[in-house]
Amino acid sequence: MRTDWIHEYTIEQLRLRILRGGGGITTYFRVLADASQAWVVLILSGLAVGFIAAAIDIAGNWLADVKTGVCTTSFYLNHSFCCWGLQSTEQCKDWVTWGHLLHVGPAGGVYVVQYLIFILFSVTFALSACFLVLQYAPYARQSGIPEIKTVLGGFVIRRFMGGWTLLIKSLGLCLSVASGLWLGKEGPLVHVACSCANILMKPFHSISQNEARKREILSAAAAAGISVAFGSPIGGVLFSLEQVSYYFPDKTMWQSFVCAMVAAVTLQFMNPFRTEKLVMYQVIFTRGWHDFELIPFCVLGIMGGLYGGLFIKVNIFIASLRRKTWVKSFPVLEVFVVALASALINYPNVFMRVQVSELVANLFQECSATNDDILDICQDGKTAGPVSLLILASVLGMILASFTFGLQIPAGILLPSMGIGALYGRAMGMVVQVWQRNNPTAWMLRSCEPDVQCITPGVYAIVGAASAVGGVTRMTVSIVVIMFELTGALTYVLPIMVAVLISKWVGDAFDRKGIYEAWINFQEYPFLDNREEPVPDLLVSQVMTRLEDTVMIEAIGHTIASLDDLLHTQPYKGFPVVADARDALLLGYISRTELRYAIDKARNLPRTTECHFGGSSLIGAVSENSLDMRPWMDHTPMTLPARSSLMLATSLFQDLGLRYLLFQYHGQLQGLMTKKDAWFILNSVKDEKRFVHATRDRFAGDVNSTNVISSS
Ligand SMILES: Nc1ncnc2c1ncn2[C@@H]1O[C@H](COP(=O)(O)OP(=O)(O)OP(=O)(O)O)[C@@H](O)[C@H]1O
Repeated sequence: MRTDWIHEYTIEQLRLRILRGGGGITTYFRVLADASQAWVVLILSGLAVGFIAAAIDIAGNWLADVKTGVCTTSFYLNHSFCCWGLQSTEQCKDWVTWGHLLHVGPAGGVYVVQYLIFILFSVTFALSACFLVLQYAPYARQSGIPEIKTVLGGFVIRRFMGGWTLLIKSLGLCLSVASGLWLGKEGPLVHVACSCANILMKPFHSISQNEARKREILSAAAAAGISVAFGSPIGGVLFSLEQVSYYFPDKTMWQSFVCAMVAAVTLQFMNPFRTEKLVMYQVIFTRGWHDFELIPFCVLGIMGGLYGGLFIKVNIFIASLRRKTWVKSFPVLEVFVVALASALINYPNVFMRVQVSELVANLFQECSATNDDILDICQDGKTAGPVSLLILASVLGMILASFTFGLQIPAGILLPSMGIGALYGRAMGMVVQVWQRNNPTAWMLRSCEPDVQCITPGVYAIVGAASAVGGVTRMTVSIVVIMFELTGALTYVLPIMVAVLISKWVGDAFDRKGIYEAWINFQEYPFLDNREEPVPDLLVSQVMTRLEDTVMIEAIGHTIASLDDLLHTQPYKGFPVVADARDALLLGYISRTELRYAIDKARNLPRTTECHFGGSSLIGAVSENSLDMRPWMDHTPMTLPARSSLMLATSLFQDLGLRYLLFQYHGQLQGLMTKKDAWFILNSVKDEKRFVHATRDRFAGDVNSTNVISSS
């Protein structure tokens, strides 16, 4: 089922007119109470999202640390809380690794025991997440952003944002994040946020029963998801605008802003990391950047675009293999194999053993005496080893992430991409640093002061991370804002912008679709992208459902029984109303839902009661007892001449959010087309063979474009 925005907004306006009709103080308060409903939902959603995100952070971090050891004083504390207040040089006695707890000495192979326990926990967590998803809420799998985009684009996916999905996605996220697989919780948190809003709006019928208003709230909730995921409220609003929302009026911008802010404040108040800060990976750089560094920053942009383009191709290739082969029937086995392989590969490499969030936080840091160097990347004179390990980790990370994104577990792609970009970025930074140290007199380096450190590899990690996310998602403004809200590194906005821009260009050279659009395409969701490639040069008359195939309702001559029969025998979502079938003079359109409602309302009348749909020429032709169906009809449906171009029709679907269009010539109906028809045609023409089928099926009146999205 699709949303007809124009129709929904008309209903809303009618509702408001009735509400404001009375006058007096009671009406004033009624209007006030009605207007505040959306804000109540938004604020409650913000609070809920902040709370859930904090809970996922705490539980996920604890489970992740359990893979290596346990806190002997209080088992429920993670490593950093267990060793709270200790300097990095001091030994933390309360945190004990499993090897020590089991009294395995170095000779007894403590490394092997630790390794095995790490694998055991990783695989168990991943399998538990998979089990929860498959057993209780299949829609809790993956990131959910492609589906949210589709829903906000006007289609309905039932149970996608229900209570079970929310519960399982939250629990599953703790487990999947803790498993150490190459995935992130950031995208899925958008789904969590939308589910919260969807549940909280249920008691408010004026919102939950109006698909257009519902989508405004969901767009705002999506902003809250990113706000808590990255501690980035403004980035969240922009993410919602740039990536997930289809229709984003000023009102939604303001609502998103409020929802994102409430969620961020709640998260800060919950303070899950005990840092008292919203900025998650705060970096303090003591140096600015130099002009010559723009060259490596551009190279990082190119690398980001290459990574993004390649990642999408590989990931979709793996997904189609999964769909075509026996693997499809064994999702648990697949999760087991990927989790086992990830744990086996992750443990020996220090960059991969830590959680991706911790990796990113450390790679962003400047080397200084006050920062812990847990990854061993700040040793002077030791570059070749760490650089090769960094590059190895980024390649392996990319391979593992492309298998992981698509598994039946809650999993996002934003953080792994950030991690991969930070790895190659830091490697590049270290190489440039060595080159600068070895060539201090080079002409290009004249802006570097002698004997003072000139290059900051941490900045390269940030720029690399931004370029990788840009390459994968093809977002621009929101990534830049997220990056500086995430790190507080406002000084580096320009390099980040340059890298993101280049990565988008390079990525677009592969394919204009980002990872989410690629998945929408892969899943064949009926999403009419308003950034889609040019529409084929066709006339609507070539592709519409023609008059001879259209089931119409004549203005007179129907009874309640015949209309009821029509609803039982015809599956269509609506019917054009014409004066008579012969010359098909168009009077309006009645949707299936309205017709059903009108018939149900008249259930006390005899089934033989006549019904009429109006038309001035019919005065006198209908009996007095005839049931007037005019209030349920749309008297001014959107129409176009049948000789209009497909491009015009498509842009009306995209920009006005229409569900259907009728085509007429001098007032006579010629045919019709639905939004899903337009989506189907646009997708079919990319493949000429499918197009032949599409048009042939169309004229046979049997278009079944997708079975993924349920119809109502
Ligand atoms: N009254 C009608 N008579 C004949 N064909 C119709 C009529 N209404 C729609 N169609 C055609 O039938 C197909 C299904 O249309 P329908 O209105 O049921 O929904 P949809 O939005 O296109 O798809 P879905 O039902 O899968 O959500 C489309 O190809 C459309 O052009």
